[in-house]
Amino acid sequence: MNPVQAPYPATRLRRTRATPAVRALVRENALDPGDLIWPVFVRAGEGIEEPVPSMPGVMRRSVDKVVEAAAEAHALGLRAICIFPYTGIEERTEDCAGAWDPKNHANRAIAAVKAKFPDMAVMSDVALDTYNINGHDGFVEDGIIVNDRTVEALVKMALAQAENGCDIIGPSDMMDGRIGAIRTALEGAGHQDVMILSYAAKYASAFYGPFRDAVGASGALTGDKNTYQMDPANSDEALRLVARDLSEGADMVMVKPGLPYLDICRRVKDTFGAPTFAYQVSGEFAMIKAAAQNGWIDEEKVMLESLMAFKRAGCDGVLTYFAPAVARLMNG
Ligand SMILES: NCc1[nH]cc(CCC(=O)O)c1CC(=O)O
Repeated sequence: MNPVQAPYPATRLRRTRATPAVRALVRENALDPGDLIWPVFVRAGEGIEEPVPSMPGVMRRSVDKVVEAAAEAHALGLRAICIFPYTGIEERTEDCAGAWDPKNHANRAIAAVKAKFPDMAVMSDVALDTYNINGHDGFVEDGIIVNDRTVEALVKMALAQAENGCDIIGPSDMMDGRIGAIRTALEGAGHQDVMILSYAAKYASAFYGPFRDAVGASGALTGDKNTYQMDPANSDEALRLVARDLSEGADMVMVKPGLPYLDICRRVKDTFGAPTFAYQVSGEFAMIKAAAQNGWIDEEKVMLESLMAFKRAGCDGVLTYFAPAVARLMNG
């Protein structure tokens, strides 16, 4: 871009900021409930809604309550939700077999929401961490997170989700080769229209702490995820990962976390022009909530400003725990 402008006073940039009407005319970006994907936690049981302490206002819900929550979201104009399973330590195993059980509670939630709201886009989580006794996204053999055997499991997991009506498969595991393997398997099983939103540039981030509480992984995790998630110091590597995932058949790509990584969002959007999403993760959410609870910031304003920042950085959409709150504000 090469802006041309006359010297002051012919140019007074405050002219186009003077009134709400003019500001609305020149506004470059807009936030819409249609841009948002709402992450929801599902757990075993019935009639259960249990708060996640490190994420004020966020619940773990049994399948029936997830359907009720989806109904509320739908009424607010939200059309996309993402289902994450919470599992207790007793539900976790070393072979992670629960992950591809077609009747696990995540899959039952996917099917139940699709049955009630066929017009909603339902996204899944593909990774072994919530089924793994050691909290890792892949199988652990002799202390090593193994790649190729994990990819085989992820394929089974994705197929079970597609069979249950999932619209958007969300591999969050960061193994190599999983996008191509999942895409081939989906084609082979007649799920050619099922999308893949790849967590392409996912960083090894301390901002995931409250999520790991939410899904029951905090106590379980041994070591860290640095051998598969990205080094926060890297930016070019993010482009290589996005290029790789797009070339393997990802329909959409994600950068994660969100706000501290907006430079990556912008580079990805400018380089590839593909549908680009960011995940405003649990730690980002918790920081805003905590500061607001202390009366230090205005929650609504910061929430809207943070989400607009994603749009400005080139994101087409955002996964955010604020989705219902934003939609409620926009409707009201
Ligand atoms: N498969 C793991 C997964 N999927 C989504 C998140 C984080 C989401 C959040 O923090 O809100 C994580 C955490 C991790 O990689 O340890």
